[in-house]
Amino acid sequence: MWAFVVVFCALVLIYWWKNFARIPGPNFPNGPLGLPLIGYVPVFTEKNILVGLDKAHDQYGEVMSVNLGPSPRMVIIGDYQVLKEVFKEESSTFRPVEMNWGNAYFRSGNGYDSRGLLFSQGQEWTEQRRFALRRLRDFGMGKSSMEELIQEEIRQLCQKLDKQLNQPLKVDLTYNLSVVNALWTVITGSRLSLDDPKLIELVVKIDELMEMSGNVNLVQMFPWTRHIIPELSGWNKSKEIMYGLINFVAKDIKEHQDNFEANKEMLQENPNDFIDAFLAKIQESPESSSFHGQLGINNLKAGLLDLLFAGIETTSTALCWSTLYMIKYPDIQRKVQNEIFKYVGKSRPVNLDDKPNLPFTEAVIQEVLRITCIGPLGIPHCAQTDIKVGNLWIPQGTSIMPNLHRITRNPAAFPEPNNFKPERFLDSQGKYCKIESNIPFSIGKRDCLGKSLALAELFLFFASLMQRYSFKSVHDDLSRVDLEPKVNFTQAPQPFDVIISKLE
Ligand code: HEM
Repeated sequence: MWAFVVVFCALVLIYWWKNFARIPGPNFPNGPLGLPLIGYVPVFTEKNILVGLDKAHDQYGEVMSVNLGPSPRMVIIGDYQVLKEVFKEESSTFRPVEMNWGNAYFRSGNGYDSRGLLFSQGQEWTEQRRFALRRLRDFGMGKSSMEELIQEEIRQLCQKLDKQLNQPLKVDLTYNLSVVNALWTVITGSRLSLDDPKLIELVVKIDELMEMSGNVNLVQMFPWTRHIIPELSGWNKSKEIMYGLINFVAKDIKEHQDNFEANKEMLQENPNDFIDAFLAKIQESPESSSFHGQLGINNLKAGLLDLLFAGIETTSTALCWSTLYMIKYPDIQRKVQNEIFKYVGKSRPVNLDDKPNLPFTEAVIQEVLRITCIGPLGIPHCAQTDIKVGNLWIPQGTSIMPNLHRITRNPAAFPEPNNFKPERFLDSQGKYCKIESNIPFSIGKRDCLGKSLALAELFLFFASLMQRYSFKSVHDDLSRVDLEPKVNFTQAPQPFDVIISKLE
C-alpha cells in the first residue's frame, strides 16, 4: 500500500516538475519555484499580489517567469522595451485558454470558444475589434457627437452634485452611474435618468461581476470543482451574475431587433446606435464571418458585456482616484483650477479643443493614471507560436502577463515613482510632454480598445468638475487621506468621503 502511495506521489511530482515548474530552455526567463497547486506563495502572503511580484522581480529581473496558482509557468514582463517588442507580435494577441473557460462556457455554451472582444481569438477577434473600434470612434452615429453625449452626462452629474453640497459624500456610485450612462447611450441610443432603477441595476450587476473576477474562487482555479461543490466553489454565484447580465443586455438587443425588422431599410443605411450598427452588419455578412447569423448575435451579446465590463469601472475608478488625489494635494487642485479659469473661464463648458491649453490639467490626469495604474496586470496574453525577442524565448502556449504596475513605477523613467508629481509630464516651458512608457492602457496590437474614449471622458469630467467645485477632505489632517489601493482585478481607492462646495 505504502509503495503504491510513494510511486503515485513521485509520478505526480514528476508530472508537475515537467509540465509546470521546470524552466523549459536556456533563453526562457528565470523565476521562483512555485508549489504544486498554489504556485508562488508570496502572492498570497504579501500585502497584495503586486508586492509579491515586485519582490520576485527584484530577485529575478524585470522579465521573469512564475507559477500563479495551479497554472504552468507564465512569463511576466515588467520592462517597457521588452513588452513593446513582445506585444508587437501578431502571435502574442491570443489569450490563454485556461483563463477564459468559464467565460466561454457562459457565452458560447460549449466551454471551448469565446465570443466578443476581451477573450476572442484570431480572425474572430480581429473582425470584432475592428468593428467596435470604428463604431466607438463614430460614436453618436451621426445624431450627436461623442463630446455632446459626455457633456450632457456632465450637466446631469453637476445637477445631482449641486443637491449634495457641503456635506460628506461618497462619489463612487455617482461617478459610476454617469460613466455607465455615457456608454449606455452610445450602445443603445437612449439615455437613462441617473435615478433610473434600470441604470442602478446595471451598475450593481457590473460591480458584482468585477468583484467576482477579482476574487480568487475555487472554480476559477479548479474548474472541475463545479461538478462536486457548485455552491462552495463559487460556480452557482458566477452563473447567477453572468446570466443576470446576459439577460439584461439580451432584452435591449431583442427590442432593437424588433425595431430593426420594422425599419430595416432606414436603419441599414443610418443606424442609430452601436446595436443597430451591429444588426446591420449581421445582415450583410457572409457565412464565413463572425457577424453571421446566430454567431453574430452571440458576438453582439458578448461584445456588449465586454464594453460595459471593461469600460465602466475602469473610467469611474480613475475619476474617483483623481478626486482623492485632489483632496490629498489641495495646492495641485488649486493650480488645476487656476489654469482652467485662465484659459477657459468660469462659465463656458470645457471642451476637448481646450486640451492643448490646459497642459497642467492633462499632466495631473496622466500622473493619476500612472500612479494608480488601474489595471495593474492588464489581461494575460498567450503566445500562439514561439516568440523570440533578442535573447528572450517564449515558447508556444506560454501565458504572458504585462506588469504595467512595475513599468509605470520604473524609477529610471519616473524618478521618485511613488510620489505624486504631475510636473514630470511638463517640459521646461510648461508644455505637456508624453512619457512613452506610461502605459496604463497596455501597449501593442491588443491594447485597451477604449483608450481614446476613456481619455476623452476623463479630461471632460475631471476638468469640468474642477471648474465648478472645490473638493475637500473630511479630515483636517491630510495625512489621514488614505491613498492605499484595494488591489483586485483593478486597483481602486478605499471608500472615502469628500466635501464638495461650489466655486464662486
Ligand atoms: C481609465 C480607463 C481604462 C483603463 C486604465 C483600461 C485599461 C485596459 C487594459 C490594461 C487592458 C488590457 C490590454 C491588454 O490585453 O494588453 C484593456 C483592455 C480593454 N479595454 Fe480598457 N481601460 C480603460 C477604459 C476602457 C473603456 C472606456 C473601454 C470601452 C468603452 C474599454 C474597453 C476595453 C476592451 C474591450 C479591452 C479588451 C481589448 C481586446 O482584448 O482587444 N476600456 N483596458
